[in-house]
Amino acid sequence: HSIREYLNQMELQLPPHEGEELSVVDMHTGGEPLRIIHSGYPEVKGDSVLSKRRYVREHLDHLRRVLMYEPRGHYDMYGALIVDSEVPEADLGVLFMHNEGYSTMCGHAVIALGRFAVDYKLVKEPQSPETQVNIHCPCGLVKAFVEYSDGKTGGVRFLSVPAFAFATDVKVTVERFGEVTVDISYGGAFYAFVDAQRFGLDVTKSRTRDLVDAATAVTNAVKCQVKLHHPTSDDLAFLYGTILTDGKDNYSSDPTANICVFAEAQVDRSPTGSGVTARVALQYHKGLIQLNQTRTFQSGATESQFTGKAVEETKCGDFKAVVVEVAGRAFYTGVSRFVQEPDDKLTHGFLLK
Ligand SMILES: O=C(O)[C@H]1NCC[C@@H]1O
Repeated sequence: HSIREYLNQMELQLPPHEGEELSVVDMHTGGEPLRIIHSGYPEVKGDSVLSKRRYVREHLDHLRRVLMYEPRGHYDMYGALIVDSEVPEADLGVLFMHNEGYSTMCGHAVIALGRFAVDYKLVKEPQSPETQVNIHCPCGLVKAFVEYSDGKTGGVRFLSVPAFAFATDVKVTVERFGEVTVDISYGGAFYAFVDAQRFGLDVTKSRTRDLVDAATAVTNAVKCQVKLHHPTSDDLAFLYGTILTDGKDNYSSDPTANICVFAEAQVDRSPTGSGVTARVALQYHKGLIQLNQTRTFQSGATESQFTGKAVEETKCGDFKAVVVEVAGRAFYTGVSRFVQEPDDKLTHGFLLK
């Protein structure tokens, strides 16, 4: 036998380790990774998805670093931990994690989790042509509809939580750039929006590092200079990131590109589901699109696309809001079984900035 034959026929076994194995299913949506934790996490305590989010932040954050950071992940890794939800209509609850902590909404993850929930039988008796999967995210209940035919899952569309323009034409003083006018909008998470041209940049052509630096400077400025609030929970009232756009907000059937820099200068490879939600709410608020007018949003990083449209007017507290539908496609990339060795000084992970 050759050594290749020997290895090929041998069942893959776990290497020497101590403690629980962490197993994950990896997917990507428009290039943005989603590491779905399959098994190995301890019990997540809390009587609501939001309190579970607080619990993991306080008690289990070392596991986020193990799974998101190098050497098992990387600076821009993204993860999802499926949990029980306190809401009867929910099929599952989910906590999102990234390089800095835990977000409140993630559209690319919802698109991937919709497929995962059907393929891994978290919902009983899938329906054709679409199976509904109710996903309780920290921001609220998100309804995903997963294409399903001949036993195969496909594209996913989801209806997000009420989205609203929080403030438009807000002037902030940004380090290195001076006064910058931003719009702030909520799509399950708060984002600041600015046309990249303001910084002499192009979201599809400029170096990622330059886009990250400009967007991060805006995020820092808005965090210090604008107080956010959300009508339903203080846990939701923080700026998640800045989205630089190509400025093409007037309705067109052509795609409009944007790039989202969120958490700790993390770059979304996808067009950003929660960002598309917030951007559609903003465009609707400005009278630039009508209900059910679909726009295509393209990632400045990978050219991957989501579609988005406002489908219904609603309210969120005193804010005039809209329900936004976002659609995209996720793919599986593999499964991994991670272990830790007690004498590995880097086992809890590290990041290179
Ligand atoms: O698609 C989204 O909404 C997300 N992707 C990474 C950053 C956001 O949470």
